[in-house]
Formats: sequence, C-alpha cells, structure tokens
Amino acid sequence: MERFLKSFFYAFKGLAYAFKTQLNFKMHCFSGALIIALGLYLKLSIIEWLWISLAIALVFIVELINTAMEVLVDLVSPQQHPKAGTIKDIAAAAVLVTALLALSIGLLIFVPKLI
Ligand SMILES: Nc1ncnc2c1ncn2[C@@H]1O[C@H](COP(=O)(O)OP(=O)(O)OP(=O)(O)O)[C@@H](O)[C@H]1O
Repeated sequence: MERFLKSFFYAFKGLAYAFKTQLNFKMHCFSGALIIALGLYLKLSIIEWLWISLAIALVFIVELINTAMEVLVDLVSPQQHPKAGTIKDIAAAAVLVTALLALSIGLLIFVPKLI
C-alpha cells in the first residue's frame, strides 16, 4: 500500500515539474479548464464529453512525454548535437499533431452549438 501511494506521489511530482517548467503545459491546463467550463455551460452529451476528455487527456499525455524527452535529451546530451535537436523537434511535433487533433475535435463539437 505504501509503495502504491508513493507511486502516486512520484506521478504528482512529475505533473508539478511539467506545470512549473513548461509554459505550454500551463497553457494546456488553462485551455482544458476553459473547455470543460464551456462544455458544462453548453450541456454536452455523454458522447461529446467522451471525445472532449479524450482530446484533453491526449494533449496532456503527449505534453508530459515531450517534457520527459526534453529532460532525457538534456541529461544525455548537455552539449549541442544535431541528433539531440532532432529528437526534441520530433517530440515537439508530436505535441503539435495532438494539439491539432484536439482543436479539430473541439471545433467539430462546439462550433455547431455556437452558431
Ligand atoms: N542539445 C541540443 N542540441 C541541438 N539542438 C538542440 C539541443 N537542445 C535543444 N535544441 C534545439 O532547440 C530547440 C528548443 O530546445 P528547448 O530545450 O528549449 O526545447 P523547448 O521545446 O523550447 O522546451 P522548453 O519548453 O523547455 O522551452 C529544440 O527543439 C532543438 O531544435
């Protein structure tokens, strides 16, 4: 049980690290909160909430993996190296693709309700 609680503590430490150090992560938290508030206001259906939760969670997951990649790259390659840069660029591209997917889901769900 203690080990189980400790693993939660470490996971929260990871979340806190990403929140403190990554401006993007803070922006995604803010956008996520805004989208949830709008969803409550517009009384989304269960299926719509499923899509929105999936979109929000995916952005967070990929952003967290990107943060871990950045820390790992800085650890193994503190000096500039083209491959280190490429790894960071690819991880950043994964965040971009996920954010675009989340934006499309958001637009498909919210635009028809707002026009
Ligand atoms: N060790 C390195 N070697 C070569 N290029 C690097 C290296 N570190 C970073 N870069 C390049 O600089 C870009 C920005 O790197 P940085 O570490 O600032 O990442 P970031 O995505 O801006 O993260 P942060 O959210 O911490 O600002 C990378 O996408 C990469 O192109």
